[in-house]
Amino acid sequence: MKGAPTDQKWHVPATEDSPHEGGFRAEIDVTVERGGPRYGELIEQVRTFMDKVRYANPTPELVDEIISDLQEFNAKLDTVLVDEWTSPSGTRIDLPARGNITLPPYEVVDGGEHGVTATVEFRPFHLGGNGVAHGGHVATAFDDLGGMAAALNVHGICRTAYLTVNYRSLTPLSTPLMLRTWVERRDDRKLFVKGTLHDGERLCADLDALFIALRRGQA
Ligand SMILES: CCCCC/C=C\C/C=C\C/C=C\C/C=C\CCCC(=O)SCCNC(=O)CCNC(=O)[C@H](O)C(C)(C)COP(=O)(O)OP(=O)(O)OC[C@H]1O[C@@H](n2cnc3c(N)ncnc32)[C@H](O)[C@@H]1OP(=O)(O)O
Repeated sequence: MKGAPTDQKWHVPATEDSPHEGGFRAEIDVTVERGGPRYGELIEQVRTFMDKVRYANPTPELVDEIISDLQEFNAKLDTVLVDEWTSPSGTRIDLPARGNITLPPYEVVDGGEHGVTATVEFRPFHLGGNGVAHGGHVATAFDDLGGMAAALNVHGICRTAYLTVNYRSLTPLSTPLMLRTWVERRDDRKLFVKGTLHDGERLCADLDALFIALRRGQA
């Protein structure tokens, strides 16, 4: 189990004439194959590149060289662009953070109606300052895994109405951390979600959020 619980039913069939379920595709096309067996390595190389860029002080000549290399990579990817529903990034549930390069890489350890437990490691490029994680990246991890807890609870996609993160102590980089999210209370479409982020026994941050289960066809 990596980017999402693999034992859950992610494919929600379309009903009536609507191709949508809650504004999202009725059939969330999760996959373990799209992008091929080495797609995860590609994402990992991109993350490593971002780590290096964050800390490198390149010469102007090296900057020129890397720009030209990157232009070549971008031109290659230009030939294979698809929509969000068919891109492996975000739908490869066998990869950390579903292969989504924009998310802090997390691995789901357990997930279901009761909530989600994941390990997450903020990368060097998630630096806020003075060697620790940027608060916005901590909030991103809570948003995605809070959204996952809500989705698993209602068996449908939810949107964040509010997300409050309390930063209780510094969040280290390059350290496996434990992130937990769960639905504390449900009132019809409203899901009140709590969460915690721990470094060992130490509480780094906690979450208080409201997610709203979307109506059919709602964006
Ligand atoms: C995305 C994954 C795709 C790939 C899937 C692959 C695998 C699947 C695996 C896992 C899925 C995992 C993760 C999911 C990932 C990500 C989660 C991230 C989610 C986001 O990052 S999403 C972006 C940020 N988010 C927005 O962009 C929302 C903008 N906004 C709106 O879209 C509307 O605002 C909306 C829909 C929120 C509500 O609108 P609405 O019209 O449906 O409902 P309405 O306004 O009537 O509110 C109903 C009741 O909630 C109360 N209420 C509403 N807002 C409140 C607030 N702020 N405070 C207190 N109460 C509030 C009302 O007071 C009323 O309460 P009452 O019923 O008691 O009167």
